[in-house]
This record gives sequence, C-alpha cells and structure tokens, in this order.
Amino acid sequence: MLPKPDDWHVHLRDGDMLRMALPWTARTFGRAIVMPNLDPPVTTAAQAAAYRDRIRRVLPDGSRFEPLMTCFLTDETGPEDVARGFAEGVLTAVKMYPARSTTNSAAGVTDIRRVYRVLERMQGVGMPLLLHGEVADQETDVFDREKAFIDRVLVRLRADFPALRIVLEHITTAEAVDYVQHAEGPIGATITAHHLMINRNAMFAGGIRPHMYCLPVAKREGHRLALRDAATSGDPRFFLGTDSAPHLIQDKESACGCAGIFSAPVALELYAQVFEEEGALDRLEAFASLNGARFYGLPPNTETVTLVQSPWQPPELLPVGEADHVRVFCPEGKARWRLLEPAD
Ligand SMILES: NC(=O)N[C@@H](CC(=O)O)C(=O)O
Ligand SMILES: [Zn+2]
Ligand SMILES: [Zn+2]
Repeated sequence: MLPKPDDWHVHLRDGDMLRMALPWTARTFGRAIVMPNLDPPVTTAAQAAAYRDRIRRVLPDGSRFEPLMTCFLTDETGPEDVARGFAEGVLTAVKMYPARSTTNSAAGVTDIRRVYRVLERMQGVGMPLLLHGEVADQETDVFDREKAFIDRVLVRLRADFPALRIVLEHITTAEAVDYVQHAEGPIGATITAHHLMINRNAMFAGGIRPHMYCLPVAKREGHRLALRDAATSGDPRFFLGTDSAPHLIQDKESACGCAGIFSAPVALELYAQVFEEEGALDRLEAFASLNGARFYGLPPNTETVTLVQSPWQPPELLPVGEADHVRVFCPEGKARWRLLEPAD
C-alpha cells in the first residue's frame, strides 16, 4: 500500500482520445502534469483553463483526480500571462519543446534567447520549467540528441538562471542521470516505465516495431541500467512520469509512424515490477508518491492504492471513437503486479 502516486508527465489528448485515456490515468494517479502539445498547442493560461474544464467534464463520477496544467512555451509567450496563470493556480508549470523536436512541437522555441524574459519571470516566482531535453537539429544523431541538449542548452540555461526550477523530462541516458545527480540547484527528472523496461533493440526485434518507438528514443542497454539505478536509488531528484502518449494504430503503423508509447493502463504495475526486480520495492513509494510532490511543493495524496503480486493480462487494444484503436504497452504481454480496485 502506498499514498496514491502522481504522474508528473502525461499526454491526455482531447476529444475521443481524452475520453479513452483519462479514466486509466485517473484510476491510478491522484494528480498528473498534463502536457500541452495538443494540435494546436495550449499556449496561454486561458487555453489551459479551458482544457482543464474539458478534462474535468470527462472524469469518471466520484473521481478526485486533479489535472495540473502546463502551457507550451513559444517565442511569443508573455511573461505576465504565465506568471498570472501560476499565481491563480491555473498553470503549474511551463513546458519547453525545442521546435520540431517531437510530436506537435512545431510551435516550440526556435532559439532559447527569445524566451529569456519569460524564464526570468518564472525564476522570480518559482514556477517550474519542464524540458523536452533533446536538440532538434537533424544533423545530430538521434541517439545523441539528449546528451547534446545537456551540453549545448541546459548547462548554459542553468548558468544563466541558477534558481529556476527545472524538470528534465523522460530522461533516457546515463549522461542525463549523471547530470541531474550532480547539478547544483533545483532540478529534477522524470523517468518513464518503458525506458526502464526496454532498450533500443525492442524497436527492431524480428522487424520494425512502431509501438516501441517514442521520443526520446530508447537507448543502449547500459543507459537503461543507469536509469534503473537512478529510479530505485531513493535520490529525491528522480520521480515518476509515464509519458504515456496515445496515438491511433493507423498513425503508428504507417510509413512515417509517430512517436509515443501508451502505458497508462499498466504503468504503475510495470514500475512496481522494475522495483521488485531491482530489490527496491521499499523505494517505490518515494519515487511514485513523494519525490515529485515535494519538488512541486505539494503534499502527498491522502488516498492510498494497493498493489499485489498477481499476474494479469492488461487490455492489448483499446477502442477510440468508431474506427480505430490504441495499443497498450506491455512488453511481456502480462503484468506481474496488479492494482487492487477499491471494490476488490
Ligand atoms: N514521447 C513521445 O514519444 N511522444 C509524445 C511527445 C513527447 O513527450 O515528446 C507525444 O505527444 O506523442
Ligand atoms: Zn517529450
Ligand atoms: Zn511526453
């Protein structure tokens, strides 16, 4: 049993996809940081408030799930708008995607110098900046883009804004682990369940596997092991963020399949498996339920969840709208841990 965990990085989408995805996240997590990369993206506090209303309207009856909203940083973002959104409790954080680094990020930041006024303001009011930490330039090898982001962008950014609260999201490399462990000042990192479970071979096992493709792309085995060490270390800088990112099958199984792995229905159960394999079940609570809340200055949830060791078969495909489905991530087909429903 542990305090209800929070998901510090999730894509809930909108419309039919939101109706499919939200109940899975709300079942497991008390709160979630909701990504703003809709099409078009959520770029202002007012748009974030409207999106939060749409999310609340499709929450299952009786759910106490709380969506924590973000807005998408663009070259045009106004410092006043985000600071006011933060003060009013509409916005929890600002999300920065380097332009064209990932799904629906075309409106992202083209040159970090253009957003320095916004960052200055955020630093002043203590508002976190969440980073998709990959450079977007196509000359850099896709497997090196996270390390290049740290070397070319993050080091400089943190030197210029030493008190800015930063989350390096969905980290995938030993270099990112090392950077976050040793950096001075307020920094944290989220780690997904899938990056703890698969390495890059999973994308090519017997053929091309589009459902194992996400960004940042899974790396070599050594990096996966470094992530497992970090997540299970008890270091409060590392916390749970599923990056559950549903896409329709037709968009994944395509000549140009999009990036994103949908893990919400089984994510906590898979994290539990990883912690068990590492002999660190006693540290799952810190990673899943305490560290992130502390970073964001929030109390842990008062509700609890219970995980039991009991193999089960998560749904493989979930319908969205009339015509298509989303595939659920579960690399071994079965999950070894099960979340007890309140009625169990
Ligand atoms: N992680 C992904 O592979 N995709 C995310 C975007 C993101 O988090 O970078 C998505 O929105 O589909
Ligand atoms: Zn991302
Ligand atoms: Zn994401």
